[in-house]
Amino acid sequence: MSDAVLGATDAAASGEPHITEPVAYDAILLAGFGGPEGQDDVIPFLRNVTRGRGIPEERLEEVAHHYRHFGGVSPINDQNRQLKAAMEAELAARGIDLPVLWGNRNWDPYLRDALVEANERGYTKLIAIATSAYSSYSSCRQYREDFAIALDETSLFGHISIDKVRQFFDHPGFVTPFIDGVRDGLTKVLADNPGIDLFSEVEILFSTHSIPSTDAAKSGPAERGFGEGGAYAAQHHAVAEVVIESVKRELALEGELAWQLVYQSRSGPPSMPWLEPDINDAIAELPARGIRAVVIVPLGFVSDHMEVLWDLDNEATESAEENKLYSVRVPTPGTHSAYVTGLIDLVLERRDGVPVEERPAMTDLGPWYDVCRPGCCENVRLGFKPALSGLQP
Ligand SMILES: CC1=C(CCC(=O)O)c2cc3nc(cc4[nH]c(cc5[nH]c(cc1n2)c(C)c5CCC(=O)O)c(CCC(=O)O)c4C)C(CCC(=O)O)=C3C
Ligand SMILES: [Fe+2]
Repeated sequence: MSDAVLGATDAAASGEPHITEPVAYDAILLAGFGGPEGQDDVIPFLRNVTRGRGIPEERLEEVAHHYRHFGGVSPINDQNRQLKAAMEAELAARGIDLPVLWGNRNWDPYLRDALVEANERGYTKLIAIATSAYSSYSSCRQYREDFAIALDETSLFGHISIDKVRQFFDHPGFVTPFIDGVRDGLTKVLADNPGIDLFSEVEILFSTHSIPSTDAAKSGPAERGFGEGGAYAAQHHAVAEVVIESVKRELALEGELAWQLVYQSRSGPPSMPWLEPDINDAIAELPARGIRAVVIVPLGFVSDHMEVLWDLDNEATESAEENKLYSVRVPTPGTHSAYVTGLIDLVLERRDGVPVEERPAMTDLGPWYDVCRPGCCENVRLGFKPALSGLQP
């Protein structure tokens, strides 16, 4: 099976779902989405993201307008620069000598730039962290495909190996900031709305990126049988449940909190089914049920990028106002110390070959796979492309 896992270290090439053999990685590859950094970047960036995707022209104009509103600058690159700096500080504090290289899928600095830099600095065994926590084509496999493309573009296949840490949706480093945020959000709702009933008048909306239903159905390994929403929806549900239970414990609550999983940022043609309900439609249903306040939790996102700033802080907040609901939006992990520490722990778990039983996971779905199963998160619309950190079919 030695070439079963494309471009991977020998340990990963064994094809086991979890790698518990230590690997002497020499650098971390922080893989971001990328975003425009000025008005002239907006259209070329959107072309990069949507090439061959059949996104309607009106939708692209609409999204271009979101970026233009912020001077053509997405906050995402600065957030990744800050995350990189925070990771470097954490590594230094722990006395770990691992450089962090940063490259993006869709904008400068690109993944290929990071690989060229790795090569120049003599690093050959990279461990990648993608800034995306759940399983789906857009949030996992597309990163893995783009690693393969970047190795190909730079002719570094065979010189540089890239392994990838597991999807970290249920790692305490990712979940803890949301527990803190929901607890603080509920506390603020109570403080700002004297007399409100926490159990019957407040709804917690866990929001994530909608994806095409066909992508959702293919997310995760087929043999786990996750059903229609695939591993993508199952993972979000499981994490939301953990957040709710943890908050109930921390606030010593005796009743049930009302919550639901909702979706945002849909972009395909109306004829194509995407995961629902949309957050704005869900909000419009709440007053009829006697809800007076909402806590909006960006559960699908790692930082306050455009999807959060526009689709939640602008649109969803406006929907709440139109429906006379008080609203509060919980922070994303960003550079929360638990998140930064957790990312470094995910790297060390692979470097040191930590046994599966000792790997932290807050849901019973994880700890997720180090090496994805054949066909995991495949995109039926776009067809097969080779991907790193997974078994080839
Ligand atoms: C699951 C998922 C995440 C995961 C969470 C994560 O990784 O964090 C994510 C993240 C992001 N998506 C982003 C931006 C965009 N996504 C688009 C389009 C699409 N996203 C999709 C899914 C996801 N996207 C899908 C299925 C499409 C349709 C096209 C296709 O089939 O691939 C488009 C095209 C225009 C539009 O249609 O909206 C843009 C501009 C940014 C950057 C924001 C910034 O600049 O601050 C980030 C972090
Ligand atoms: Fe997206």
